[in-house]
Amino acid sequence: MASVGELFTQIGSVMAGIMFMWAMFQQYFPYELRTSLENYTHKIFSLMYPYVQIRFYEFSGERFMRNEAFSSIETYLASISSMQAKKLKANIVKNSKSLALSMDDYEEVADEFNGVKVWWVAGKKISNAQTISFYPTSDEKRFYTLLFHKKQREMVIGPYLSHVFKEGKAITFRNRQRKLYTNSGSYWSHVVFEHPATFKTLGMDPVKKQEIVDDLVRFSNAQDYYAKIGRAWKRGYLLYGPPGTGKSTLIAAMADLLKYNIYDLELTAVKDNTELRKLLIETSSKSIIVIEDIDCSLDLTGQRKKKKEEDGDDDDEKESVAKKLMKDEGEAKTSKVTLSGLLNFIDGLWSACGGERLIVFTTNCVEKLDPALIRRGRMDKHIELSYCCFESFKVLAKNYVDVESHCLFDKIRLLLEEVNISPADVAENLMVKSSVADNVDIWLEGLVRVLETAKEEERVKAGGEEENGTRQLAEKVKAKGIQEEVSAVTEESGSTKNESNVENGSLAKEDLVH
Ligand SMILES: Nc1ncnc2c1ncn2[C@@H]1O[C@H](COP(=O)(O)OP(=O)(O)OP(=O)(O)O)[C@@H](O)[C@H]1O
Ligand SMILES: [Mg+2]
Repeated sequence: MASVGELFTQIGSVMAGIMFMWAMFQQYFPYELRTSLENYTHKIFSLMYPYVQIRFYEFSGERFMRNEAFSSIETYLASISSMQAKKLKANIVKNSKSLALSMDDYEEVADEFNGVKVWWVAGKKISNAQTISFYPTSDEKRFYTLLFHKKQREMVIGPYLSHVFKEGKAITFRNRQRKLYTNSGSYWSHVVFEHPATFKTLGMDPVKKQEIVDDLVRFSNAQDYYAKIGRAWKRGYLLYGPPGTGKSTLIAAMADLLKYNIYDLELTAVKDNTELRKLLIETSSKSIIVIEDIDCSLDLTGQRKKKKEEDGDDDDEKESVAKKLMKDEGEAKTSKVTLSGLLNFIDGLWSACGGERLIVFTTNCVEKLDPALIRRGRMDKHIELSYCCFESFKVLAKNYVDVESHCLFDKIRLLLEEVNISPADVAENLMVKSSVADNVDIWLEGLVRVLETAKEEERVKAGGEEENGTRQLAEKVKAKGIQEEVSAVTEESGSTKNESNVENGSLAKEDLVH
């Protein structure tokens, strides 16, 4: 039995035949008769075949470029055809992470939009023309035919087709392989980005997590809103918190949620503001531009750097390889990117180069950052990632050891309220144990021991500090007492004392105070 699409196509061909015959023979009829016959035939034709067809060919133009409309339709129809069509084709498309299904030739599917029914038919023409071309061509000309009632012409050509193209592009975008770009100097290079972190695996207070997800989704759907208020479609996030609390993991989860590419911008490898501008202009839309450890990347935090040098801080991992190399090669190559340069680019015209962008800064010490850098409007959302709370632990326990409740959970909750431990440390403990034995009790008991040890260490440290504080206080009190005595003696001796005595007295006083 012929399908709806075939039937329409066949009727269409018959009608086309009749029209052809009419065109041949009309010359033999007198003019008046011809005109009225023409009117009648058109009426009959429209009554018998009230459908309109639009054909979309795969290749178009001289160089046989692939028609973008065809690709979008193919992608759009994939989900419908996988449910309706009896014969499907499967492809692995370049830069796509999933198998692409499409309906096979001469298959047809029906679609409905705003209560209007349309039909799509996949067809192909075999070309007999013998052409010699530099570009590889195929003898087959594939196409999709869209059939709809002529009453729906406006609706189909307008809203329906734009819906098809938009959806097709959105599906292609969702299925694309995401990329992680890194800069060496002023050039971006990329690798396929396949970070497994998602919001589901991120240990965080669920309310806070939901708030971030909602914020991101709202942003990604807010094109019209940003256009209406006349602002560039961008949003800044500042992630701050101690090491190992999930800042980088959150960025990966954001990229996973929105299906964005990531541009990991290493500022210390950027020579100057001109290079920075070039790099930022080259970023594409639907991307996250990340500057990790912003306090270490720019000379915004002289204090911290000084402190690090004094303390011989072992936080060296924080320093990028590029920075170390630059250090080794001497001061000549030091980055000349300035705070004002960076701010200009965040606010400047580049950020309005079409499409949405997120800018994410991370830092371990938010208090050291220049307020100008993180004011609202630049960094719209400030997110603190802190030490592991019980809610975060539950997510980690579910991910790492697949446990949702356990008799040790209460104990762990109480310990987590008292101990500052990063989710990275908790995860590490759960992971190490999991390779030793396949026993949840052992993993959790191990974690309890770690937490108890940390608690004891914190108690000892706090005790030591308290003791130190008390000793210092006692010394101060003692010093003050002696100082008062000295003052009393000085007053008593009055003006009768000679100069040298007064000098000695004041020296002794200063010594005691210090
Ligand atoms: N909140 C979290 N949820 C799930 N896993 C986490 C979380 N925080 C840390 N981790 C785990 O710890 C590892 C280190 O975390 P991450 O690199 O995200 O920390 P960070 O805050 O970026 O640290 P740093 O300040 O040192 O860059 C991750 O690979 C992840 O497995
Ligand atoms: Mg990090």
